[in-house]
Amino acid sequence: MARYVGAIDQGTTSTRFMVFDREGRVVAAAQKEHRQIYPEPGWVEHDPLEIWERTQEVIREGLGRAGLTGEDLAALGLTNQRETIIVWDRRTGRPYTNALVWQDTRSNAICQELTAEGGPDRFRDRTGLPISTYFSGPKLRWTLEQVPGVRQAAERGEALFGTVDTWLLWWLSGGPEGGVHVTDVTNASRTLLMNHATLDWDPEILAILGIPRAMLPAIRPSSDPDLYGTTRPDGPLAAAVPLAGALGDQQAALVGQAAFAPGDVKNTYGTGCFVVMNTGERRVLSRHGLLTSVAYRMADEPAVFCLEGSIAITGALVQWLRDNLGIIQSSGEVERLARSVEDSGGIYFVPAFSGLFAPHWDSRARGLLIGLTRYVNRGHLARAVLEATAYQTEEVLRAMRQDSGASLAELRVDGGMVANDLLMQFQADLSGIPVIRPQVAETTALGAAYAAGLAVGLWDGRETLQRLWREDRRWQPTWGEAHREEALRGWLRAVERAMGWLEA
Ligand SMILES: Nc1ncnc2c1ncn2[C@@H]1O[C@H](COP(=O)(O)OP(=O)(O)O)[C@@H](O)[C@H]1O
Ligand SMILES: O=P(O)(O)OC[C@H](O)CO
Repeated sequence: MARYVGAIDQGTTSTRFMVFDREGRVVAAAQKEHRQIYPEPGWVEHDPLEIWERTQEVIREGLGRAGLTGEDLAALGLTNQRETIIVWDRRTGRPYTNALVWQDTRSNAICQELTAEGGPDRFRDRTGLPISTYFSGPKLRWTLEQVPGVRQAAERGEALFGTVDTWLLWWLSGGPEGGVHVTDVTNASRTLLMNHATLDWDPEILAILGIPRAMLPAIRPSSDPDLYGTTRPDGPLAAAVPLAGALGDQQAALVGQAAFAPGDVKNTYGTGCFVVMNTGERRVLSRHGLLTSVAYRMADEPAVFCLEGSIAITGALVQWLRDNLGIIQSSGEVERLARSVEDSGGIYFVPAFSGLFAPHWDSRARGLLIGLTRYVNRGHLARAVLEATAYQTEEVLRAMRQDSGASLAELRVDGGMVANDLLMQFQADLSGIPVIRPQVAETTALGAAYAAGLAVGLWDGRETLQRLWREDRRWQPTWGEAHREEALRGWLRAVERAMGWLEA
């Protein structure tokens, strides 16, 4: 039997391909960026064919560098940026328009209309989500309304809809020549169109949004022994590899962290932060600004749910220090600058550059730096930038405790910012729980590989994956409760001032 599992990680800014061995170690990797297209303020697009091109390139490059072929892979897993939509012609594979990316806010008027008719939470009981431009459903409605010919093509059964998993699985399995039209349940749970009780498209929501059922993919488990299909031997893998696992990227990171027990929490620190808590088969509907989604569904087992707090700007604020202010040359330098001072000098930086996501969901909030005196220097600014990430995470963790009733024993972390020792220690101090980084930092791709490998029997169960998870480093909390509360109180006062800044 082939000894390795491949994983495609199609993210917002780049596409990676990785190969893992049975110990969960990386044996091959390649990565390529794709263009970010901003045609109008608030619009964010990707070229779907460019994404498919980059995917093929990283597969060929990753395999080539490691001296492997498609025949060495027991299965292929896929993980992806979530919520982003693509609509294409099933006869040719040509998209009708660019991908509307999760950050794209052009469906704002549609969301306002839906909210005016039934309130922001009218679909929450069924989908776990509030109405927001973030999710796929309003983006698809916009496309059906605004892109000439799409509605008619959908009604004739020619137009297909998909999130990025669906698009890539369709191409990998043959495209116009017999490609499979499927999505995994975790991606479907971010569309605002899937009913948690049936794990299928909700007919009433489809009717309200005017979405033809015929254009939607079949919803499948995240790890599927029946396979979604196999890769085409004339494709980038040059072999018929089983397509056996798919998950949205934040759920994949939860799986890659082996966070399989209810109450387990992971935080991925990248451009933004995504905090996800496993709530088991219990579905917790948030009353504190969190989202409820499917965490994973393995084969024909019941779905496991999660609570999620999505934070828009964290690592992006470090990039802003580098690119817009030029006070550091690289993201890594922020730590040295922050260490040049003892604390933030009393300042707080609320990075609400495009409003605030969880737990506030305020699109009218804007960035704010407060508490400035003549004492403050660039070192304090660097500290405030790092602390903003930890404060936003702590707000989400508190909401999770309130919603779930769980106490949260530890925080498992991954993503680019976890190289920052100062930030990790501050997070442990502020949150009062150990912060733990695993040896394999590529948890997103690893989670997709695990889902695929489980389906084909390369691993025999989740207990085995839990044993493979190994700690690299741990930061212990050192502050008392009074210190934690005081620090957070200052942050909350700053957030209050940033909210509602835009007048309309
Ligand atoms: N040492 C560091 N300290 C703080 N931030 C960092 C450090 N290294 C990288 N970053 C930030 O992490 C982000 C990149 O992380 P990554 O996980 O690759 O993000 P994404 O997957 O969202 O593109 C960037 O925003 C960068 O500014
Ligand atoms: O591709 P990332 O890592 O920026 O993740 C994007 C998220 O899935 C959006 O919800």
